[in-house]
Amino acid sequence: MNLILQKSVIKSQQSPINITGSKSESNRLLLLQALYPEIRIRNLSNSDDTVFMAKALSSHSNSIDVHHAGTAMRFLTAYFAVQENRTVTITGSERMKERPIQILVDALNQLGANVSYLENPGFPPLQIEGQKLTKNQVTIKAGVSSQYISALLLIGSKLENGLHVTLDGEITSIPYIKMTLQLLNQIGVETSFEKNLIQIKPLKELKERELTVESDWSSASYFYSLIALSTIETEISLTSYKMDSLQGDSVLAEIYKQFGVSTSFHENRITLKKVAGINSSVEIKLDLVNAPDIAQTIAVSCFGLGIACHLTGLHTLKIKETDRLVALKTELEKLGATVIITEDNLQLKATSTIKKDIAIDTYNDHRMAMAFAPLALKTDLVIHDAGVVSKSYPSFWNDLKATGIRLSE
Ligand SMILES: O=C(O)C1=C[C@@H](OP(=O)(O)O)[C@@H](O)[C@H](O)C1
Ligand SMILES: C=C(OP(=O)(O)O)C(=O)O
Repeated sequence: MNLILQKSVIKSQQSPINITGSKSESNRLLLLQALYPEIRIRNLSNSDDTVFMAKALSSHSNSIDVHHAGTAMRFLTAYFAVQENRTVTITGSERMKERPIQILVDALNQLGANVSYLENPGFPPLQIEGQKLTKNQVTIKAGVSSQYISALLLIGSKLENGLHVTLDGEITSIPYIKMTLQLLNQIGVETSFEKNLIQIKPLKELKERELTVESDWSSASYFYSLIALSTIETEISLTSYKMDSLQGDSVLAEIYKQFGVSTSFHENRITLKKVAGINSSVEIKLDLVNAPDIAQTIAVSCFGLGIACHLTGLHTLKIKETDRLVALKTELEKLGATVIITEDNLQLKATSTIKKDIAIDTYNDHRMAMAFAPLALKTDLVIHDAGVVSKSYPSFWNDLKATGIRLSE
């Protein structure tokens, strides 16, 4: 499905937009619930990634397919590695077969697991023969994806002697590791994270408890961009958010102050409001090593505002749903931008004009579709394969329409 977005203005909002639960929190809690059935989860994400995670955990089949869901692939690899007397194969989309997993497989095998490759060494699909893991100490490279580390931590408290993980090298996406530890703490698991050592104490069982997933902050980013790009004074409210978020992408509230957007918290909702103009001669400089999923949103906001930016800490973008650095450069340049990329950063020059009627390719990447959509406040554009948004935010287009963006097939 391709969508045509006509140049629009934001209309005054009637009711808050209810954004689905964080897929990161949801997929962690689903795995923990499989290990500790006493857990009840509220506000679970309705994203494809969470649907595939839930389906895999409830399946009795020996063949699991997680499609594009990176967290599901990594977390389930660890989960099935400790399911004694069960052998499964786990695969995903063509892109998933290009997303590296060797660092996690090596770490699990060091602990006594039996995980092997079915096609290309280092990549899914995998065959996993579930075992009781005999060791409890492991060293893992920390600079490629934090999901490998979270995967180990999530099974740690079910190992007889808990788990000691030593992180080797620079640590990427730290807030996601902290989210994992905080959720473990919330169910009663004792953890510590000092310097490069993470320790997880064993916990056999727990009492019934209910956990509520906060709505997804990465999904909120597209509304921050919309408010930043709006030329009329306007506001948008989103639910259900809290100030002490577990999600690193909540840094958006701070970052978008630079774009003139304020965030106020009231009960469980945030209200985003345009409160100031921006100085178009500034260059926005941001290190996004802790918040890689909002890089596309920020780059497109800067382009739409005609301001330059230099975004660093982006080395993980190359192994996500697509090579996001190349995809951003290609699509922004179609619209008239000048973009320079390296292995880990992106520089956008200030551009005052935006080309009209450009069709944006999305490369099976939900965030390409959603990040470019707010440009409809500036120009007419087309989004190719717009259904990709369901990976994290199935109702995105309906919610965008409710803000006043005119769209049709
Ligand atoms: O643990 C998680 O839930 C995630 C971690 C991040 O991945 P990396 O650690 O690979 O950067 C992030 O990009 C992804 O969307 C979700
Ligand atoms: C990178 C992402 O997801 P994953 O790695 O879990 O596929 C994302 O949602 O932006």
